[in-house]
Amino acid sequence: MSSDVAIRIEGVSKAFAIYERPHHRLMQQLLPNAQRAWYREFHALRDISFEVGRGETVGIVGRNGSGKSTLLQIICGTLSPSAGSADVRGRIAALLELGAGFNPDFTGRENVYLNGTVLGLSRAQIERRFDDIAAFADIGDFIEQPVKSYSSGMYVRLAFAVAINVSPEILVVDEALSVGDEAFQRKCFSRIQRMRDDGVTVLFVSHSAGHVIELCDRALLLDRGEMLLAGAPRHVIARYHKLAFAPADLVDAVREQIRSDADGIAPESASDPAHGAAVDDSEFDPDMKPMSTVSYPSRGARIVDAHVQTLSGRRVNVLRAGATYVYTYRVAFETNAYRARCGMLIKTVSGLELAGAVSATWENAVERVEAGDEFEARFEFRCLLAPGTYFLNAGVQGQIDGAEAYLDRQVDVAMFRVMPEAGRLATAWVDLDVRASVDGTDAARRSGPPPG
Ligand SMILES: Nc1ncnc2c1ncn2[C@@H]1O[C@H](COP(=O)(O)OP(=O)(O)OP(=O)(O)O)[C@@H](O)[C@H]1O
Repeated sequence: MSSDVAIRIEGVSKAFAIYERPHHRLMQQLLPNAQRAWYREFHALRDISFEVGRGETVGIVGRNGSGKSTLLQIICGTLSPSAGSADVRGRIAALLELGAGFNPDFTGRENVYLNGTVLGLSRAQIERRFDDIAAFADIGDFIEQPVKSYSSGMYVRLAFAVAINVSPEILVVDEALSVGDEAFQRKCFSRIQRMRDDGVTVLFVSHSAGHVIELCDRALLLDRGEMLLAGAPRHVIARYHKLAFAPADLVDAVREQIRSDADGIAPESASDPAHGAAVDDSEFDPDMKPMSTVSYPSRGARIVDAHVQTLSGRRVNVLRAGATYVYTYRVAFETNAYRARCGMLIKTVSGLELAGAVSATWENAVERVEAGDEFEARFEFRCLLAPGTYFLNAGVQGQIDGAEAYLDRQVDVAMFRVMPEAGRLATAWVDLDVRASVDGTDAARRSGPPPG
């Protein structure tokens, strides 16, 4: 394996034995060579191959049960593959499912020592890092209590604090992070970002499109144990969403479409040639905050973190005319919802409604959403607007008592400014990319700067 490769997965398959009845397991153990097998095989992973380069950050996405955790466990060596090989080069620290790696009867402090030792640190090295670990975890006196008394959030805090403080060369993070509160999640992500900048290889499983786009150089889409696609995060996420929200009778067709897409165009680079790299001169002005935000009473859903970002996931509010951006927000559902869909609206300072869109028609809205589910609404748009200041609305609609109603609605939830552009020919608010010409050679000759 070349020294540029941190993880190489080659033809990995994993089959689990499924026993219909408890005594079948015993029968299989007692009669392993009998003609009849007492179990059926379930393939959680099928023939997966990919490499992760040293210093690369790769996101793994997929629907529930697609095999993500199984794959991470194989990479971390806590599960062995039924076929194929997983080669890992470098000290690996993993934050897998809650509960892995800690002894519930030991205190937080004891578990830090236990975990640190398992990850290859000497006692003296752990002693030197203990204060940093405790400070990052920030769980106060609980560090001296047995971890079985911890809340799941405290557990994650400590596990993460250990994982990032053992100087890993490879960091593997499962969904576990979503257990912490938002402030802690933010702290973790900025630390992961720093580690990534320092050259640590990061493998990251998440259901959050925003996190994958924000953090990863590349993304992999797993489905029913197969790797359907690998490529630029935004490209992969768009297809993952298509699959995740496909009605049951269309899932197979969408899978095939994604697979054929993967055989053809799966851009490996995060840049999008259609839109160019020029969006990078857009900026974020922290002082630009709307003072006119109105939140309507929530009816079972809550819109959070509405903002505009570049295609590569950078938060911006000073935009360049003609470039492409994403207006995005999350919706947390507090009760079950039916026929849910999200909407956006761009307005001028005086409230003139310039452009709006919804995520689906009413007929194609998400049929049923469970309490606790989260949406990430994304509206990709070209900024075809005159220089000036604009406000954004966000709304999520659903069916209440048979009629469509707002489950949450926020007016003027975000704002942005469009930068003036040299040589702009369009007038008024919207630039329709008009191709203007003037007939007559004399007129053509007289246009342009005055002579002299
Ligand atoms: N020990 C096991 N025995 C039998 N089946 C298993 C076992 N572990 C996992 N599976 C099955 O393998 C499939 C893949 O599971 P895995 O946990 O890897 O999925 P995942 O993509 O991480 O899902 P999620 O997003 O829900 O966490 C699932 O159908 C799961 O039920």
